[in-house]
Amino acid sequence: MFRSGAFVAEHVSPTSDEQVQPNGVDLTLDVVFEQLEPGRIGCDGKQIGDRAARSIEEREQKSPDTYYLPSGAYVARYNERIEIPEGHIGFVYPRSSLMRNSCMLNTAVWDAGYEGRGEGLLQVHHDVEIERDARIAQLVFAEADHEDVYDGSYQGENLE
Ligand SMILES: O=c1ccn([C@H]2C[C@H](O)[C@@H](COP(=O)(O)OP(=O)(O)OP(=O)(O)O)O2)c(=O)[nH]1
Repeated sequence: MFRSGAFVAEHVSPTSDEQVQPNGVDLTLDVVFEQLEPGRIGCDGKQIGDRAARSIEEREQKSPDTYYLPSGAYVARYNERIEIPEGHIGFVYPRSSLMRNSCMLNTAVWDAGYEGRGEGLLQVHHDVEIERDARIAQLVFAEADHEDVYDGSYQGENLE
């Protein structure tokens, strides 16, 4: 069973009322990265390729901060600290307005016991403007059986 947005919000911080949806919580954009070098997925390890934070361009002296993203693949980091409670699994979907603008956020599995500020694959199939801190994704929780809790290399990532 998928949990309510109100339940998910208890495990996501900070959250405003606007972020809490019936079935999940909207996540907002912190940083967009571009991968510069190949990574490696091996049988007994992995390496994340070097990346650079994409600069926020100033066009027409627009404020607030806005990313102007040409077609391509990016990694987006979310602002919110997320905890996946025991007995649950998390998935992230794109905000539908992002998808309707020919962009997609892809998710891997968010494991029970994970805590951190995670990342998603932002696929831009048509040039798009995205403001920093805008809502781009939605996190949902489903109930799930498990034996252990998450204890991998991304535990506690991007927390100050
Ligand atoms: O789209 C996603 C999916 C998951 N995560 C976080 C939560 C998850 O619990 C953690 C680790 O994911 P995974 O277990 O798939 O990582 P791995 O590549 O197997 O590395 P490790 O074995 O070090 O955990 O990354 C994200 O930030 N974004």
